[in-house]
Amino acid sequence: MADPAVVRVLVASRNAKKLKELRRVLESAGVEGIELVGLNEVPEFPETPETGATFEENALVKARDGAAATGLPCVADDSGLEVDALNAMPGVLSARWAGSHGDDAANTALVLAQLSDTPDGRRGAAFVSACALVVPGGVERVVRGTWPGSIARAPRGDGGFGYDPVFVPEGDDRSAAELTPEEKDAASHRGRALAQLVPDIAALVS
Ligand SMILES: O=P(O)(O)OP(=O)(O)OP(=O)(O)OC[C@H]1O[C@@H](n2cnc3c(O)ncnc32)[C@H](O)[C@@H]1O
Ligand SMILES: [Mg+2]
Repeated sequence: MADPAVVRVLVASRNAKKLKELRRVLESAGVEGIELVGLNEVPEFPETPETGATFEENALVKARDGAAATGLPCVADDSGLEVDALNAMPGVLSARWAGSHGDDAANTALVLAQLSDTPDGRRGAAFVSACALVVPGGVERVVRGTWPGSIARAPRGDGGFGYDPVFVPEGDDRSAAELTPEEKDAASHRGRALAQLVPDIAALVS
């Protein structure tokens, strides 16, 4: 029997590496009385395509789908890379920028190719994360975190996921893929967004 004093919260992502980060950030926030449940611990459910014009719209749709399907409070993230020289693209198209969903190497190679003539002073970029919390019959909240930096000339490092090997956070000379997981969480768009939801998640335990 599930412990009635423990509130189960669904962390909804189909990206295993992102899911791991979401769980890690929430776990390290140390909220008592919450059990985080991943998507592989609940029955499969149909998901709305992520075709929103903004990260916030997509994050809310993912969290609403998860909450409606399971009856659990649900946290979801929609995120991506905004590159100044590409007019903030790939943005909401980040996961499928080179054509096939989640092909990190191809997406990264395409951004590098698109910036091949862009000089160092104009390679600014930011990671953006919108995180939504949807509680069935209760709160709906969406918050944003950003992580400013620039695009390197070539990939470096094998930590993280997605565009991390080509993203150099402001104030560092390593790529995001060269940071430890703790360093990434402390600075990242996802860490900054989720930190804002911690009070709402803590309030679920009463
Ligand atoms: O929607 P879910 O199932 O959560 O997984 P996803 O990979 O499709 O995730 P998104 O729709 O939010 O797309 C985000 C993409 O942006 C990129 N991205 C987001 N956060 C990143 C990070 O911390 N480091 C590197 N790339 C990141 C990466 O390419 C992701 O696939
Ligand atoms: Mg997605």
